[in-house]
Amino acid sequence: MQANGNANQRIARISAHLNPNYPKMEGSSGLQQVSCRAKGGAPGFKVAILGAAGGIGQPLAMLMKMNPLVSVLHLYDVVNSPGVTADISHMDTGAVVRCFLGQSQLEDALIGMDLVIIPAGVPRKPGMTRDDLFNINAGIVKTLCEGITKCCPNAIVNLISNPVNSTVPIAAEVFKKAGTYDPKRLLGVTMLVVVRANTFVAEVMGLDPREVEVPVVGGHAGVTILPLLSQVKPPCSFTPEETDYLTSRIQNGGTEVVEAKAGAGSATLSMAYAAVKFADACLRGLRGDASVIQCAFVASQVTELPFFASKVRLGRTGIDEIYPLGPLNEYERVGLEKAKKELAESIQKGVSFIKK
Ligand SMILES: NC(=O)c1ccc[n+]([C@@H]2O[C@H](COP(=O)([O-])OP(=O)(O)OC[C@H]3O[C@@H](n4cnc5c(N)ncnc54)[C@H](O)[C@@H]3O)[C@@H](O)[C@H]2O)c1
Ligand SMILES: O=C(O)C[C@H](O)C(=O)O
Repeated sequence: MQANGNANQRIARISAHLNPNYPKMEGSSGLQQVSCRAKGGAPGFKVAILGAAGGIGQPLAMLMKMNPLVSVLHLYDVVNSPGVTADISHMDTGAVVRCFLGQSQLEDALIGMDLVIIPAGVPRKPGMTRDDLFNINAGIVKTLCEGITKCCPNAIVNLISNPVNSTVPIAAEVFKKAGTYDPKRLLGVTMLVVVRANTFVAEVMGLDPREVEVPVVGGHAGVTILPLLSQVKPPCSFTPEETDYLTSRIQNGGTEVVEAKAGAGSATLSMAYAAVKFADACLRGLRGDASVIQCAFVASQVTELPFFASKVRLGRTGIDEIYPLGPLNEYERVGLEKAKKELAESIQKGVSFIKK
């Protein structure tokens, strides 16, 4: 009797995590009524995805469930998170997956998290700029970051929601207001443009994209995206035409996908890949791995702007070091001035949204 009682309690506990309506939705959760002796508590990090049922959120959740550094994966959304959680929870990988649905469960989703990844918010349609998303996404990011200040103020935050050039300053202001701001822990995810840059440069040069590293600095919209082709590894030399073509394609890669999707959203699959590559780097840094370096949009003194994307080294407490831009050629110096002008306005817009 005692053994059965404990088993039933275990089943109820796990079912409740998978499906917030358990036991009301009996049979529709990710767990059948069978003996369940999972021990849980495997070593690893606790990760929450906010916006987990979206175009990015779903493949991102799947890929994070496959990451051996993750022991607990919280999937939060305002819609559809039970289905996504039930589905992903069947994967025979180590991470325990739990579902959180709606604003009332935001705080439970965040308690104790080491890393919070935020792809919540609306995507672009053809003809829109990322800044056109500001009015809706600014409020979403503000609410989610208020939850972080209360429930996991020491978590690393990976912010994906656009416009990143403004949502990162919004997050910083929310954290400052609450007295929990640590610039080392707030990172705007610009990894997708690096992934694209590596791919496009490899195509042009006839290289394996896995062996190409293109630093992309500045921000995450149009001319603020500044690939440093003079610093590509392995060293490459580009004709002026190749430089123009590559710079333009990297800056407009997002729009290329938005137009191809013709109203059905923006990059989701390549973004999930890039987000996991970046989150994995953050987790390896937290674990204490040496020399984990990626580009990200962070609070910075690399230029006169308060935020800027550049190479950062990730460590046990977030960003350990921000690298200077290094030598730029004339083409890049001109690009940098254009990038800074637009970035300054986007950053100020984010700051004012909270300070107003
Ligand atoms: N940083 C980048 O490189 C990059 C790349 C691609 C997309 N994006 C941005 O990511 C965002 C999401 O894109 P998507 O294609 O996944 O959109 P989507 O519409 O498919 O998914 C967004 C998800 O967010 C959820 N959501 C909305 N409000 C929420 C809230 N208050 N709390 C929690 N979840 C909420 C929605 O329910 C939905 O499931 C967009 O802003 C897009 O522009 C950024
Ligand atoms: O282009 C977009 O709107 C989404 C994202 O920022 C991207 O670069 O694909």
